[in-house]
Amino acid sequence: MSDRTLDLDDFSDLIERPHGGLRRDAEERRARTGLPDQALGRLDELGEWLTAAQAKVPVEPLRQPKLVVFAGDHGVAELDVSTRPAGSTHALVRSALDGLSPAAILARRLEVPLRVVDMALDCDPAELPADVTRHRVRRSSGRLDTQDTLTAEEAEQAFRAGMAVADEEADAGTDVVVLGDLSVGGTTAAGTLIAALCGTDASVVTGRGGGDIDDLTWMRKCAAVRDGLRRARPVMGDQLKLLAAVAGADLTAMTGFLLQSAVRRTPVLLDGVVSAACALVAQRVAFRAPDWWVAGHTGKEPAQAKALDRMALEPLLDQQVAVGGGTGALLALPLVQAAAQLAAELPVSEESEEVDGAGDAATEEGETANASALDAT
Ligand SMILES: Cc1cc2ncn([C@H]3O[C@H](COP(=O)(O)O)[C@@H](O)[C@H]3O)c2cc1C
Ligand SMILES: O=C(O)c1cccnc1
Repeated sequence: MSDRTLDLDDFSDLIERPHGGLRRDAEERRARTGLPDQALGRLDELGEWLTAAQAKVPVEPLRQPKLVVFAGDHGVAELDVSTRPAGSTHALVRSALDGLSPAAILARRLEVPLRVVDMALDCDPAELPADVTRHRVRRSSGRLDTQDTLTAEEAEQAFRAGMAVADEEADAGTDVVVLGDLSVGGTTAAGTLIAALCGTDASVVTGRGGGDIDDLTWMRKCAAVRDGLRRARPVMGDQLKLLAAVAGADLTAMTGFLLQSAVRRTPVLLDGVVSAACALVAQRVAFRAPDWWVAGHTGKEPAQAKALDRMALEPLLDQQVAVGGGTGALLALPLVQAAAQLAAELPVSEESEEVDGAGDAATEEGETANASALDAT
C-alpha cells in the first residue's frame, strides 16, 4: 500500500492467520516425538505457533532475533508525570546503545542486535549516536492532555516509518522481533490509549511508570490520562486520528510496525504497556493481527494486563519489570527460542500415518529408524 494514501482498512485483507493446515502437520510431527501431549507445557503451544508463523514443518530454529526499539519524547512529560525530566529520552537511547541499559545488557548476553529508531526525540540529531535509525517526524510529540500529539500528516509519516522498519526487518531475514520503547512520558500515552479502547477510567489504567512515582505525581498522571481520554474518545473509530490525538510519534510508528510485521509474517514479542497499547490499537485495525504476537511478560502498569486480556494474550513470564526498552520481552526470548529449537530438533519416529492421539507414537515401537525423543533419553 506504500504508493497510495494510507488506508488502514487494507490491513484486514493483507494480514492472514498463521497457517492453520500446517498447525495440524506440526501437531502430527510433535506426536511422533514420543513425548506425551503437552509434556513441554507452553513450549508446545509456542512451537506450534512458530511453525504456523513460518509455515514450515519442521520449524526453523530462530537464528536472527532483533531488538527493535522506537524512541521519542512526549510533551505530556512536561506535566511532571514521570520520574525522568521531559525531553530526556535521548539519554536513555545513549545508555541503550552504549550497552548499559537493562535491555542492552540482556541483548548482549543473548546476542541480539539492537536497533533504535528516533521518531520524536527532543535533542539535536547531530548529538545522537550514528547507528540510530532516523525517522524523526518532529522534536517531541505534543501534550496529549491539551492538544493533538501529532498533525494528521505527522501521524501518517510516523505510521509509514514504522511500516518501513517492519519491511526492512522482514527483508533482512529477522525471524523474530523483540519490540521495545524508550519514551519518557510514554506510559501516560499508553494508559490513555488503553483506557479509551477498553472503556475504563484513568485511575484503573494509571500506574507508576518507569520509576516509583509518588502519590502526587500519580495524581497528575491520572489527570493527564483523564484529559487525554476526553480528547481520544471522539476519534476512537478512526485509529490514525486516535494515534494523532494522544499516542505521539513513537507509539504511532510502533502500531504501523506491528501491523506491517503481521503482513510480513514476522512474529513479534511484546514488551510492556507501551507495546501492549500499540498492539491493542493494531487489533482494532485488523482483528487477526494479534495471532502474530506473543506477550513476553507482565509488567507493573495495570493498563498492560487490560490490553493483553482484550487480545487474549497470556504473558509468558511475570517478572514485574518496569523499565521498558524491551527488557521484559528479552527475558522471554529464550523461551521462544527454546520452543523453536525443540520443535525443530526433537527426533521423530518415521511412522507418519494415522497418529490420532498425541503421544500414541511412543507406543508404536519397533519401526523407528530415527530414535524418538523418548527412546533417545
Ligand atoms: C533505568 C531505566 C531505564 C529505562 N529505559 C526506559 N525506561 C522507561 O521509562 C519510560 C516510560 O516511563 P514513564 O512513562 O514513567 O516516563 C520510558 O523511557 C521507558 O522506556 C527506563 C526506566 C528506567 C528506570
Ligand atoms: O511497561 C512498559 O512498557 C514500561 C513500563 C515502565 C517504563 N517504561 C515502559
